[in-house]
Amino acid sequence: MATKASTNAPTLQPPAPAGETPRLQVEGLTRSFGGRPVVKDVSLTVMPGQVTCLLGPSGCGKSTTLRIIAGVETADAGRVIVDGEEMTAPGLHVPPERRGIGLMFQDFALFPHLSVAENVAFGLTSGSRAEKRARVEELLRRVRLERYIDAYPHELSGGEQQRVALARALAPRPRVMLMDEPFSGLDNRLRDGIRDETLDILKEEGAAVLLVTHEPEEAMRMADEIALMRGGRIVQKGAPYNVYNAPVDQAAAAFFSDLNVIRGVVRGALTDTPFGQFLAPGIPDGTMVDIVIRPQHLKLDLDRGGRGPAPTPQEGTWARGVVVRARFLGAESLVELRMDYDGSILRASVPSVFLPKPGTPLWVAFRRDRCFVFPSSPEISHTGLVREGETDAAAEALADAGAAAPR
Ligand SMILES: Nc1ncnc2c1ncn2[C@@H]1O[C@H](COP(=O)(O)OP(=O)(O)OP(=O)(O)O)[C@@H](O)[C@H]1O
Repeated sequence: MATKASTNAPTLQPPAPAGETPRLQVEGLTRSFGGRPVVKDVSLTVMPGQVTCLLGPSGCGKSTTLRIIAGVETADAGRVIVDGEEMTAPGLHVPPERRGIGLMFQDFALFPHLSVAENVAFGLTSGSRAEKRARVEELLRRVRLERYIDAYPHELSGGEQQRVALARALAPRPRVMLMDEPFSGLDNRLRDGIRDETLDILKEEGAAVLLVTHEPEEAMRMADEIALMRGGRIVQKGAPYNVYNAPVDQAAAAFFSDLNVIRGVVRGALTDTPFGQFLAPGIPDGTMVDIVIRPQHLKLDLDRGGRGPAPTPQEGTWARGVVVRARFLGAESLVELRMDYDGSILRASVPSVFLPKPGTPLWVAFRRDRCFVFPSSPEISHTGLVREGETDAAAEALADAGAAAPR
C-alpha cells in the first residue's frame, strides 16, 4: 500500500446519484481456462452516460471480462446485470443478441457487400422502413458521413469505416456499449480526433460504455472511471486523476509512466535519502522502502560553483548529478542524469526545450507532493529508473514484491 507524501489530492470522482439504476452491474465475475484462473472476482458498475475503461497489460483478462459481459463467453461464477435485469447468473445465460448490448472491436469488419446505409441498418430489427432510414440518416449525420450513405466500405478510409462501425453499433440504441481496443487500428493522427468525436456521440446517446484498452493515455482521455486490471483482478478503480496520482502500489504507478525510484530504510516513520528525509507513516522501523516519482515531477536547477539550491519543505534537499543525455520530444525534453551519490540514473521530463550537453552538472529535487512511498523488496534491484510496465507478468512481480513487505 502506498504512503503518499501528501494526502491533499482532491477526489474528483462524483458519487453516483442516489436511486439511479446502474446501466451495467458486474459482480464477482470469475473464469478459468484449463484450470488457470483468468478473470478473478471482477466487479464494477457503469452508470448511464458514463465511460469506464478497463485498463491493464496484455493478458490480464480484459477481453475475457468483456466477452463474458457480451454473452459470447460464459462465466464460472458471478453476475452480469443490465438495467436491473440479470443476463448472466448461476444457471442463467441470456444470449448476446437479447442483452441490449452494442459491441465494437478493433477488427470492426463492415460487411463489404453492403452499402454504408445497409451496414448501419443491419442491427435495426424493429421499426418501419422510414423509421429505420431516419435513424440511419441521423447517425450518419452525427458521424459526419451522410454524403457516403450509398458508398461501399472499400471506398472509405480506415477512420471513416470506423465511424460507420460506431454508427452501426449505436443504431439499435444499446443500453451498454462494449468496446475492445476500438481505436488501435487507426494511425496516430486520426486517432485523437476520432476518440473525442466517439466520446461525444456516446455521451449524447446515454449508453453506459465499458472500453478495454492497454494504453494509459487512451484510458485517461476517454474514461470517467478507470478500472486498473492485473492478473485477472481489478486492483484499483477511480477517476483518472486519482488512479494516476494515488496509485495503490508501485506496479500501478509504473503502468502509467516510467518511474524514478530511490531506496531507503524507515527509522521512526522517516526515511533518510540523498534528497533529505521522507515521511513513511505506519511503516515499521527497519522496513526498506522505495520512494517513487514520475519524471515530470523531478525539479532541475543549475550548478552554481559546485553548489545547488537551498533545501525547502516542498523540494527537500537537492542532490547533484551529471547529464548523460538530453532529448527533445516536442512538448517536453527528457534529461537523463547520473547521480553523484551512487551512480544511478534518474530521468527528468522538462516542459519545452531544455537540452543541456552531456557532462553538464545539474541539481535534482523530488517534489514532495508528488512522490509515493511503497515498501520495497530486496529481490528487486531497481534503484534508479523503472520502465513503464509492459507485460502482466512483470507488473505482477513488481506488485507481489511490494505486497510481500509489511504495510
Ligand atoms: N478461450 C480461451 N481458452 C484458453 N485461454 C484463453 C481463452 N481466452 C483467453 N485465454 C487466456 O486468458 C488470458 C487473458 O486473456 P485476455 O484476452 O482476456 O487478456 P487481455 O487482457 O484482453 O489481453 P490482450 O490485451 O493481449 O488482448 C490469456 O492468457 C489468454 O491466453
